[in-house]
Amino acid sequence: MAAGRRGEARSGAGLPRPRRPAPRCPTRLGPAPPRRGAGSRADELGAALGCAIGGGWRQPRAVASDPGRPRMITNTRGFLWSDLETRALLEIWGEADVQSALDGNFRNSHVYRDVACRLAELGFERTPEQCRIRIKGLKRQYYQARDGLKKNGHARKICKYYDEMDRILSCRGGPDGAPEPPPPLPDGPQPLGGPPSPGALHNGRENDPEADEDAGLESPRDNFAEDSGECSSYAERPIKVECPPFAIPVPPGDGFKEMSAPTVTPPLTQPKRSKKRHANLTLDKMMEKFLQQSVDTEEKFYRYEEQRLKIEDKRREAEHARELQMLQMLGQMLSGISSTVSQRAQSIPTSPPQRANHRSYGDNFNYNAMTAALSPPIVIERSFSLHRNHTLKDMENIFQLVRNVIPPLTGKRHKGQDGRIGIVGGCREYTGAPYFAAITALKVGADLSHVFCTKDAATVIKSYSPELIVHPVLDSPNAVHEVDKWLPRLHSVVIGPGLGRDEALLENAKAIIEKSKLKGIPIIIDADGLWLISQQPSLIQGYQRAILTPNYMEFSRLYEAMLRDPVDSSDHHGCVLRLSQALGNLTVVQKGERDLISDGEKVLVCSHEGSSRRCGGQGDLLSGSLGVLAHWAFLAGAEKTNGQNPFLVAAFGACSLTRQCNNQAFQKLGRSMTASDMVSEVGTAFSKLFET
Ligand SMILES: NC(=O)C1=CN([C@@H]2O[C@H](COP(=O)(O)OP(=O)(O)OC[C@H]3O[C@@H](n4cnc5c(N)ncnc54)[C@H](OP(=O)(O)O)[C@@H]3O)[C@@H](O)[C@H]2O)[C@@H](O)CC1
Ligand SMILES: Nc1ncnc2c1ncn2[C@@H]1O[C@H](COP(=O)(O)OP(=O)(O)OP(=O)(O)O)[C@@H](O)[C@H]1O
Repeated sequence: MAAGRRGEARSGAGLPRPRRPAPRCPTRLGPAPPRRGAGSRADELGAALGCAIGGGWRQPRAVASDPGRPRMITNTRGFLWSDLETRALLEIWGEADVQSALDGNFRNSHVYRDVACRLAELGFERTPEQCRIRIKGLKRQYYQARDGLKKNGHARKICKYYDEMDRILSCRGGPDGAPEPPPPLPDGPQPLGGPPSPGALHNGRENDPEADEDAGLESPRDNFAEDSGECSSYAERPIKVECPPFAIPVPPGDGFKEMSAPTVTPPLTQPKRSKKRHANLTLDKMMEKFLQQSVDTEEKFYRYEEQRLKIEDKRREAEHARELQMLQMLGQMLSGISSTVSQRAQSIPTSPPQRANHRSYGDNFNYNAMTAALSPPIVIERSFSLHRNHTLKDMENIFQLVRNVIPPLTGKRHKGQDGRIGIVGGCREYTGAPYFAAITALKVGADLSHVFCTKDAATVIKSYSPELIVHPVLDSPNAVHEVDKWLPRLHSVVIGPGLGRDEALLENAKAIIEKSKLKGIPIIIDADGLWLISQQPSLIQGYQRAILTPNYMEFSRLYEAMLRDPVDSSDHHGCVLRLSQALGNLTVVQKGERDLISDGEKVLVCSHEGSSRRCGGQGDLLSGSLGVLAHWAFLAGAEKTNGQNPFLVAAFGACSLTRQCNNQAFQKLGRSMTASDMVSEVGTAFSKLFET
């Protein structure tokens, strides 16, 4: 059956075929290609051909003789070309517009569509693919011939159309029209798809997109056999009609699968085309993926850049706002003195105990009660940027005061001298809070950190850190006595982190506060310690070596307990000032977006940049660091704090440090940042703020 068809084709091939009307050409190359009018070589050739010999395009047929084979698109390679047809093809292919369209274009199917159209106008019906393959074969012959010519001068034996090809190809330069470059060195850049065949390394071929397209995908022998494709007459050689025995692979989605019928196994003898098609598809797919990835990466880059710019804008805005605020504050300080003096005078009678207590900071603390009583409450706000010069020396440079009180590290001191801090807190539920406070105290620079907690919590807290000294005494019957034994050795106590609200524990905490007061130890009260104070304010009232660190809720409770009024949310400064006064001018640190610190005389505002992350435990870092700084500031004396209340200075230092830790940890970890991450930042934050 197949032989019969070949026979038909052969007999038909010798007969003149009626010339069909030239098909409409769907695509024309470039701007107005020269129409082949009189004088065009292709037209002359067309005219000379007259009724073209039967070299027309035959409808490719699928081989149906083997029912086991799936019907599919016939591969059109292998059709034979007559001499006239070939010359017509070369004329068209050699046209300048065709050559320039082929130059530098990896994809050339549209060019060959045009070539096929032009060929059809001359009466030769060939598919674009047939034209492309024919040209490819001719080119291969030409290059082989040219190489051979260099060696032994037998060019025309190998390539019949050597002169025509040479005329076309020797004019063909690189993409910019320059003469063809010399052949690349063997270790030079290789085209995609594997190492080129030896021939591909010769002049011009590396610039030839048509050559690139198939480089390395077929064996030269195979190509030569198929692509020589010429015959002097159709009768001379049988027409080779091919049908691939396997399906043409179609790329589905991401990967590649062959759409072969499940029962058909491709014969082992014909894998090359499949490989080539696979390779072509793989290359296309790879290129597509590569381009997609490039686009994605670029998009990502722009997204990140946009976010970065937004953050930068916000930072600038915040800085600007802070500068304005500072200027306003300065203006207020200068212009509002007279009005605030009268306010101050009115407020004095509401807190009678404070006058006497000012002296209780200690012998070395030269606090001038009279001056304080007559001076207006001053609001000092510092917004720090570490990398800017601070022009407002006015504020007595609180930062510098903090630096002043930090004991220098010297070899002369022994363990314990830089701080022995006690944390009273830690129960079964809350083991983290006392740990954060105690470890922060150590990291700030205390030498020893003691935790007085319940038995349940002790082992757990110990397991967090071997650096901590943990006493499992807080729920024991003689808890107060046990703690009291240690008090003389402690420089400050922090009462409340993780204490809980158990009655017995609160009672013990109360007794420990009393004992500490008697010994004149600075006391920092936080968390559940503040709950206790809000129940019994007299416990701490008037003890000016106490610092209270309430968050918003804790502040509200205390305020209401002391002033019998709800907090005035339009006057935070006034509220914190009044609470401190009501408690007898002890230091109050109201934590929040901006930390307000007051001793009833002044309000310091710390709005040092932190972050928007509010994980639990941040307040514990604050109370732990405050334990150390309060001791240092108290010890340093008024000289080092320039006459300022040392606890204000210490509180300001601790707030700035906590916020700096928060900022640094957030920079690194963003949303996933936790209090432990802040603890890791204590060392660098401290250096940045106070040691540079
Ligand atoms: N890892 C650990 O072991 C840790 C243990 N910790 C320990 O836990 C114990 C209890 O401390 P605490 O702060 O949760 O109790 P408390 O003050 O009664 O608040 C209760 C409620 O008040 C609110 N609220 C709180 N703050 C607010 C604010 N700023 N602004 C507005 N509202 C605010 C809020 O109410 P909500 O929003 O849930 O209605 C909150 O639930 C204590 O011993 C402490 O040391 C912590 O240190 C964390 C790490
Ligand atoms: N809105 C905020 N913006 C910036 N910083 C804040 C904000 N709120 C609190 N801080 C910072 O966090 C520190 C701790 O305040 P926070 O209100 O978290 O205490 P807390 O509730 O007692 O903490 P804890 O979880 O330890 O009990 C403050 O000193 C302040 O520096």
